This record gives sequence, structure tokens and C-alpha cells, in this order.
Amino acid sequence: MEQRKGRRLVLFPLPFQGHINPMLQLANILHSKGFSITVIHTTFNSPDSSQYPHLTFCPIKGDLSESEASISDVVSLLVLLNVRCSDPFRDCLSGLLSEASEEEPVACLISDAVFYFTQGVANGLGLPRFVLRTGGACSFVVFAAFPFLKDKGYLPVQESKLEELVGEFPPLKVKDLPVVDTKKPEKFCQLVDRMVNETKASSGIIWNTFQELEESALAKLGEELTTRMYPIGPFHNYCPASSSSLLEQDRSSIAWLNKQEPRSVVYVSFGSIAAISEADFLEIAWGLANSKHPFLWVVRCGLVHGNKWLEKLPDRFLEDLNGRGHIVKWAPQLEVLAHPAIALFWTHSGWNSTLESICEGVPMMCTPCSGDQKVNARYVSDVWSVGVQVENGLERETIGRSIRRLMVEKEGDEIRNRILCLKEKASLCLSNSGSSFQCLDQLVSHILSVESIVFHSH
Ligand SMILES: O=c1ccn([C@@H]2O[C@H](COP(=O)(O)OP(=O)(O)O[C@H]3O[C@H](CO)[C@@H](O)[C@H](O)[C@H]3O)[C@@H](O)[C@H]2O)c(=O)[nH]1
Repeated sequence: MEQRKGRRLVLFPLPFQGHINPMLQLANILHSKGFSITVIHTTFNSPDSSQYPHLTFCPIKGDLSESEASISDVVSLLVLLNVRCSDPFRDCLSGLLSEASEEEPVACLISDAVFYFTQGVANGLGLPRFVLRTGGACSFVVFAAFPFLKDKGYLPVQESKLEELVGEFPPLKVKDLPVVDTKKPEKFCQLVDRMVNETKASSGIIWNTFQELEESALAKLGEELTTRMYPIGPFHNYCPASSSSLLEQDRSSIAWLNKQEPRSVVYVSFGSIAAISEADFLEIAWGLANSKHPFLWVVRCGLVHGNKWLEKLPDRFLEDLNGRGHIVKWAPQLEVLAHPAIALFWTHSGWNSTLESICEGVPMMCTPCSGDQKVNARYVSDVWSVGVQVENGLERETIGRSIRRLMVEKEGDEIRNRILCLKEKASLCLSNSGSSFQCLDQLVSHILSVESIVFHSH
């Protein structure tokens, strides 16, 4: 722990698991650098403050009503959050600024890129805002190019062009563009534009990635943006365990893994938001059962459209597998990926899952569902070559073939060797002279320098 800096930072995570985890990891990292931290959060999906006694938590009120919180269209939900949080967030932040002691002034706000409204609030209060982008740089490059992609006719995506290459963004195909299935595609484009523009207007962008992984995407952004960038990830490698889970992690996963052979298990999880059809659910179930490999499968409540949990699983499905399959509602994913029994991660390619898999050297089988996941999956399969993608629909035969490619065939060994190299780089970048280590020091200096401007203006 470094000497206290006498400065407080205010953090504001977007209230979803894939965004809360990296923001609270960042809170820990900056706390260890000597800053005091206040986390402003919504009451919707509020983090468990008891896990973080060293941080101060400040809930805002009146963010989402119960019926609003259950809106299933993710774009509508994100836009609504930006509207509903605006007033209570401003009140909360200005309260914190006026209460702040002279010995410990607030240096800056760090908020999620998707909370675009916070840039205006910070400007109004004379407080510098840094952005945390929880996704990768590779997808952000594409989001930033949405106006260009519209001009060129790639967007909105046309069914007949799905397999075409997007010439300006190799190796992306039209089907890899990070669009979201929504009733309001226009609203989605506006959301992306606002996220990108307000991020560009910020004092700096903090990335949960590392230079060696996304060299070219970061370089491209460096040419396009004047905003300073700080790739200081992978965040979760700084501190051992993530305790920001909104759902209870089922420890039976580890007890079950302890009984499996080394490097034998397929771990299947599609993150905290993705939902799949009943038909896909059954194909996955049969694909796993037929593969003959042991599997640990996270089936979240609500993962299958219109279902509570496992009601559509065929009768005696697990019993007939004689212990070869284990299903939980939520797993301690970091511990699972680090377990020696894990051979393969079948993922929806959320950015956190992708990074976590790289850091443990676990090859990936990708079925992206939405948004940035499609870009991440293409990078996993075609740029870093550390996994394969199950393309053109989920069918038990193609699932079986993909599992075999990774578990049995020579290609699988090559993929494993490549991801072990990346794992090594992910750990080196945090060492004393590593790229993320150095960027973190630069970020700390930058935060300390912007603070002095505000300090005098208050
Ligand atoms: O059983 C589980 C499953 C997941 N996790 C954790 O939950 C997080 C999930 O994050 P991620 O893999 O990024 O998936 P999403 O929850 O889908 O994340 C959202 O946020 C990401 C970061 O912005 C985006 O890349 C995704 O597209 C978006 O859906 C990870 O830290 C996992 O370790 C668990 O702890 N237990």
C-alpha cells in the first residue's frame, strides 16, 4: 500500500455485473495507490458494500422503479438509466464536493463510458471526468466508426451481406459489427454516438486491457482521439478475488471440479445478461452431453427466454450423465477458470470473460450474442487465434465438432500454446517495468495534476 495521497476519487459504475466488477477492481487498484474512494451507485443492482470496508458507498435515490428495472430491451434500459440518474447523481456529487474536506479534496470523477450524461454533470461542477471503458479497445474502434460505417452502407446491417468483409476493419465481417438486437436501432446508434463523443470529451480513458493485447486498436484510437489513454489492465490480476458478485456464487462448482481429471472439463457460461432461445438451450445441452467430456454449465435464472431455470431440460438429463455434467446458477468464475481441471471455456465473449480466460490460459469456444461480444469473438478466433467460433447457429453437431477441434485435434494444442503466451504477457505487463504498471503510474500523475485546477476553482 502506497502513502495516502490526500485526494478522494468519486467512482460511478454502470449497474450491471460486467461493468460493476471492473469498476470495483479499479477502485481497489486506485485505493492501493493511496487515493480515498467514494463509489456512487444506483439502488438498482447495488453492489455489496460490506465486501469493501475500505471504500465509501453513496447510493443515489430514485434511479429506476421496479417495473422500469425489468425492461428487457437493453438499449431502452441504458437510455432510461442515463435520464433517471441525471438529477440524483448531480445532487449526490455536488453534495460530496461541498462536504469534502480541505485536507482531502475530490480530484476527479471516474464513470462508466455508457453513463454518457456524467460528462455534462462533471463539466457543470468544474470537476474533471475520467472514463472507464469496460469493453476492449478493438470494439471501441468500431463503435467510434459508426458514422463512417453508416455512410459506407455497412450499417444498418443487411441480412444479405452478413458474410462480407468490412474492408476497413479486417478481419471483421458485417456479421461481426457490434450491433444489439433491439426494437429501437436508431436509439442504439444515438447511444453509441453519445458514449463515444462524451468519452472523447473526457480528461482520460482508462482501459481494462493491456498494450500487448490490443496494440493496433489502441494505436488507431491514439491517432483518432486527443484524449489520453491508460490501458492498465487486466484489472482482476492486481487483486486476488472478485467479491462484487450480484448473485451468490455456487461453491459446489469447485467441489465438483476437484473430482475431475486435470484439463478435462468444458466450462460453459454466457455472462450476466445474454439470453438464449429454448431451441438453442436444448442444442447446447445435447451438444455437451454427446461430446462425452465433463462439463460445468452456468445456467442463470432467466438465461432461457420465457423459462425460470431448467424446466426445459429433458427428464433425467443430468442423472443419465452419471456425474459427468454439473449445472449451477452462478459460479465463482475466476476460481473456476484457474482450476487445473478446466480445459476449455465456452463463452459469449463478454470482455471480462475474454480477459479472464486469457489470464488463465484457457482456450475459448465463442458464441457471441450481442454488441461488442461479436468483435471480441472475431479477435479471439482470427486475430489472437486463441479459440474458435461456433458460427451459423447453434446445432449439436457443430457444437460437438468445435469441442473436438479444441479438446482432441492438433489445432487445439496450437491454440493452447498461443493462449499460454498471451497469459505470460498478461502477467508481465503488471510487473515493475511492464506496460500496464507504467500506465498506471502515468494515470496517477495525471489525476494528481488535474486535481489542482479544481482545487483552486472551489
Ligand atoms: O457464473 C458466473 C458468470 C460470470 N461471472 C462474472 O461475471 C462477469 C461477466 O462479465 P462479461 O464476461 O464481460 O459478460 P457480461 O456480463 O455479458 O458483460 C457486459 O459487459 C461487458 C463489459 O463491458 C461487455 O463486454 C458485455 O458484452 C456485456 O454484456 C465476469 O467478470 C465473470 O467472471 C461470475 O462471477 N460467475
